[in-house]
Amino acid sequence: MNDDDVTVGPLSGPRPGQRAGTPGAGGGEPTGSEEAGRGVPDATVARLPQYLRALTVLAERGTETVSSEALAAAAGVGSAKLRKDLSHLGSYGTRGVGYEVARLVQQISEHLGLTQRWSVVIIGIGNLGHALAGYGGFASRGFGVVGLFDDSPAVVGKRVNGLVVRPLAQFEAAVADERPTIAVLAVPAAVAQRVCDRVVATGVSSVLNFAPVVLQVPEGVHVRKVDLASELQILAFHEQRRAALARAARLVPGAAPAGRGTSGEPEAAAVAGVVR
Ligand SMILES: NC(=O)c1ccc[n+]([C@@H]2O[C@H](COP(=O)([O-])OP(=O)(O)OC[C@H]3O[C@@H](n4cnc5c(N)ncnc54)[C@H](O)[C@@H]3O)[C@@H](O)[C@H]2O)c1
Repeated sequence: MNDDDVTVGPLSGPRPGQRAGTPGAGGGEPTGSEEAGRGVPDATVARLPQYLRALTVLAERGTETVSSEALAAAAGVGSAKLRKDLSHLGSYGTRGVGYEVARLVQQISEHLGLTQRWSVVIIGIGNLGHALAGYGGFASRGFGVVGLFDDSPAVVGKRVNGLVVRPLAQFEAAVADERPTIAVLAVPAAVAQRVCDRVVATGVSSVLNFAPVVLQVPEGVHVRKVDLASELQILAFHEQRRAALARAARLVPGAAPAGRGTSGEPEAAAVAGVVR
């Protein structure tokens, strides 16, 4: 990892005619319109992969139908939210029976655009890019890694998972030939915007950014940002709060055990006034 991974001032404000990719839980909220696809809210789209993962497990076990409660539990969301999400896809289930697993897999896959194969290129084949390039799970989910690019002579020419790392100088020609849809950026923060501009100039319209920098892109380009450090920080926050609640409960014998909030976290209100 690089220690020079800082968000650089001038890169953080939107440029004229551009907008910033937005980070979100476990990745980024989709950028662009409030509604994605055919009137399906972005927040719903962001949960569809969870439902699909849970449904795939059920299908592999030979389960034919599933109740909204069981599917919601398997996906880790509330059942009311799941029913609302699926209603956006026109899927309401059958009372007393639930949802047909195979049909729902098909519907969600169609909405997510997973019934076709997407080509992906990875730029920056260092520690992270190398690991991503070697990950076998993309292919089974419909994403084919077709190109690996780096600008370091130490990396260019190496073979990772059957692909030779090419110099970034060949990127434009490769895009013209291979027409990838998605570019994964695993380059240092200091160069990420420059590399992103180059990617966007070739017509690639989806970018998955791992660099800790907010990228500016023109309208019509989607950026999602993955930030594991932010996720760890959120976990640290909850750990700290849990410890504070436990301390408070010990200080106040007989205090009601902390309840659970919607996020599954103890309710601070249970010991409000004690935790300072
Ligand atoms: N989002 C996350 O959770 C997460 C986790 C780990 C790393 N990262 C980030 O991912 C990026 C890569 O991390 P790493 O540990 O693999 O770093 P690394 O230094 O091992 O790899 C970076 C690679 O990018 C290449 N590179 C540099 N400039 C380039 C350019 N202009 N064009 C093409 N390639 C170029 C380098 O040659 C190197 O191979 C960093 O920005 C890091 O902060 C993010």
